[in-house]
Parts: sequence; C-alpha cells; structure tokens
Amino acid sequence: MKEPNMRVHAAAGLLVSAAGFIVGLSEIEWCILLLTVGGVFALEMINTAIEKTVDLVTNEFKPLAKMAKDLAAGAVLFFSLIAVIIGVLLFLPKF
Ligand SMILES: Nc1ncnc2c1ncn2[C@@H]1O[C@H](COP(=O)(O)OP(=O)(O)OP(=O)(O)O)[C@@H](O)[C@H]1O
Repeated sequence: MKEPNMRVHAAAGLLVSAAGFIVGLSEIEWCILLLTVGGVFALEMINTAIEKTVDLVTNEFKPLAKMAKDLAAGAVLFFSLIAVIIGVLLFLPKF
C-alpha cells in the first residue's frame, strides 16, 4: 500500500471494525459499517486511478486536469464526512 491516504483509511477501517466487535454491533449495523468503510476504500481507489490517469495524460497545468482531480478528491472527502456521521450514529448510542 504505497498511497498514504489508503493507509489512513485502512487504519481507520481496522479501528472501527475493532470498535464494532467491542460494542457488539448488530447484523444490520455491521452491514452499514462495512458498506461505509468499503465505500471510502473504493472511492479512494477511484480517486487514485483518476489522479494517475490525469498524470499519464499531462503534467502541464490544465483547468480540466485540475477539475478532474479536485472532483475525484472531493468525492472522497464528501463520502468520508458522511462516513463520520454514520460512525457517530452507529456508535454513540452504545455508550
Ligand atoms: N495537471 C494539472 N493541472 C492543473 N491542476 C493540477 C494538475 N495536477 C494537479 N493539479 C492540482 O493540484 C492538486 C494536487 O495534485 P496532486 O497530483 O498532487 O494530487 P493530490 O490530491 O495531492 O494527490 P495525493 O492523493 O497523491 O496526495 C490537485 O488537486 C489539482 O487541484
């Protein structure tokens, strides 16, 4: 795993999974957690793929290249914020 962001997502995924075992999530809560963690991973992979593709096409400053990279990074950020909200909704009632 060379991408630093991927390592952060992997660490966060392991941490919330461990927390899930500790607090004893229900089946449906596990499904929601796995979908959320998997979604962040999948989006990060697509973001990296878009970054690499843009870099392959050009290393000059191009507005369309900027837009493609910023939108892909924005998708990861947006879903990560949703993931945090889902995490709070899942875990807060357990304490
Ligand atoms: N060819 C380009 N033309 C215009 N803007 C670019 C270009 N390449 C990068 N940028 C801008 O610079 C920012 C940083 O680009 P970079 O390729 O380092 O991506 P990054 O999001 O920092 O990647 P990483 O996830 O690897 O840290 C992009 O989000 C984009 O706004």
